[in-house]
Parts: sequence; structure tokens; C-alpha cells
Amino acid sequence: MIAVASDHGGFDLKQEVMAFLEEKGYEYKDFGCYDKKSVDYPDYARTVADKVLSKEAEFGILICGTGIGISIAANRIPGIRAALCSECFSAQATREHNNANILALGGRTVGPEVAKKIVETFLETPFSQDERHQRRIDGIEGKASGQQ
Ligand SMILES: O=C[C@H](O)[C@H](O)[C@H](O)COP(=O)(O)O
Repeated sequence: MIAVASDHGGFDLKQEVMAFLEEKGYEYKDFGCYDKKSVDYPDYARTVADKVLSKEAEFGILICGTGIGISIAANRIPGIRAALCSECFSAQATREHNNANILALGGRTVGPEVAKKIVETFLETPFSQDERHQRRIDGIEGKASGQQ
């Protein structure tokens, strides 16, 4: 399952992204917001992060106006690697190199067609499993690499 959420600034793009997920046959759940009333993005970041960390969701997709606030909020939560992407190269690289578990998008910065390509790239690109990338991910989580 893909856990999807947005604030009001990401609401319209989230509708497009969910329609795309539906069309492509991905299972997803919408964890809000459910209209364009002003809300606070950290609440939605936390909800989706919890779904990812509990493994109820394989990945999360978080959308706010720029994608910045909601990715900052998600990345404060240990075990979350949220990647704000506005093009496909980063979406591919963050899965291969960072094993990112949440994709963040900006509803006011990325158009729907680009966003759909980014979503597909993110969801379809596996982690490379390369030892150097895993070592660096372990470093993010505070595990010493022993390199220094
Ligand atoms: O990084 C934060 C997000 O872009 C928010 O979506 C944005 O700050 C919301 O702004 P406003 O409350 O002015 O709609």
C-alpha cells in the first residue's frame, strides 16, 4: 500500500496523483487532508511516516505547497528518508542511492504530468543494495561506518 497525504497546498496535486495511482493499479490510501481548508503539514507528515515505519505502507507520498515543509517534518522522524523531487533523475537516484521511503512533491511547484512521471519512477526504482549506499544510509541513522 502507498500512504498518501497532503496539506491544503498539495490537495489538488494529490487528487491527480491518486487518479494516476488508481489508473496504474497501485493500492493506496488517502490519509488527508480531504478538502482545501487550511491545515498544518506536520500532522500529515507524521501520519504517513507512522504508516511507513509500521510497514503498513511500502512507501509514502507527501505533498504540500512546495514539498519543503512536509519533507522537513517527515525527515525529523528516525527511519524516514523523505526525498523532495521535482524531476525524474532525483526520483530514480534517491531510490537507488538513499533507499528513500517517502516521496515529497510540491503542489505549487510541479505540474501534474511531471509529478506522475516522478511518482512512477520513484515507485518502480529499486534500492541498488550497493554496500557503499547502505553504509551511508546506516550513517544517517547514526551507525558509525568506521571509515574515519
Ligand atoms: O512548506 C510548506 C508548504 O509549502 C505549505 O503548503 C505552505 O506553507 C502553506 O502555505 P499557506 O498556509 O499560505 O497556504
